[in-house]
Amino acid sequence: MTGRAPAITLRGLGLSMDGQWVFRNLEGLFPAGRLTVLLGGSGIGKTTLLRLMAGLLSPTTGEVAADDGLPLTGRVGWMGQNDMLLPWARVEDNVMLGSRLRGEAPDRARARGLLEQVGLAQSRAALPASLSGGMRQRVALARVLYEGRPVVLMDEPFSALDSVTRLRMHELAARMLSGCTTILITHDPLEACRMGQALFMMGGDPVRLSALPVPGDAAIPRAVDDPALLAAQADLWRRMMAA
Ligand SMILES: Nc1ncnc2c1ncn2[C@@H]1O[C@H](COP(=O)(O)OP(=O)(O)OP(=O)(O)O)[C@@H](O)[C@H]1O
Repeated sequence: MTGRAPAITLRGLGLSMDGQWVFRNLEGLFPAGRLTVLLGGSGIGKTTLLRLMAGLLSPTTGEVAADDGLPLTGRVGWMGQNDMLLPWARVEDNVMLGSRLRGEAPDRARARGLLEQVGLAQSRAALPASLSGGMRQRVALARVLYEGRPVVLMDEPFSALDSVTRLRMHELAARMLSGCTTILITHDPLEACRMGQALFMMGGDPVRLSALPVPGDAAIPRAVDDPALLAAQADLWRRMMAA
């Protein structure tokens, strides 16, 4: 990771699109070097908030600010539901794609080291089409990590995976993203309770971020049969059903 992972503050954040306010005066604080889970109903604006944080959209009012006072531009990595691997590029070249796009010499040793850490050393010369969905998401994770960005934004990255593969991805992501300021959007209460070192529910009119209790200490991923996790998961289901 390049540089310290900053905390991120939303100050009076407003976004108007097509004459409609998606957010107005939204406030929030995502802690430094922690994984924050973001929950909320469909269409409430979770992806839009991540796009604002990534600098892909400009706010109409307010700001997204890092606590070190430096711009977030160039310090943010992105991982989405779609792995966005180039089908014609081999796994290793997909991991190093950022270098190629920037016209830099690719760091093959770094890419290979990361592929080894995500358990794909044997597949580095494979094409994405020959990999399973879980393997492809591991390549996507290696590609994000290759960039070494201190802030990582994850928009439902595991939602297309089967349940067991998803649990394995939690272990991998928690280990590999340790120390990054990570925001993870999910609709899955189990994922939220396993992975969240901070949890926010996005909802209401106007849209607000409400902090939820963290089910246990900061060590993630939490065990699926941890009683505190199971209680928090049941509470989350109730909140989501009532929303
Ligand atoms: N480019 C755009 N132009 C106009 N409105 C948009 C645009 N992108 C998103 N919106 C609107 O912003 C709102 C928030 O959408 P967003 O995709 O951020 O929600 P979400 O919470 O991520 O939903 P989901 O959980 O279903 O992915 C929606 O009402 C959507 O229609």
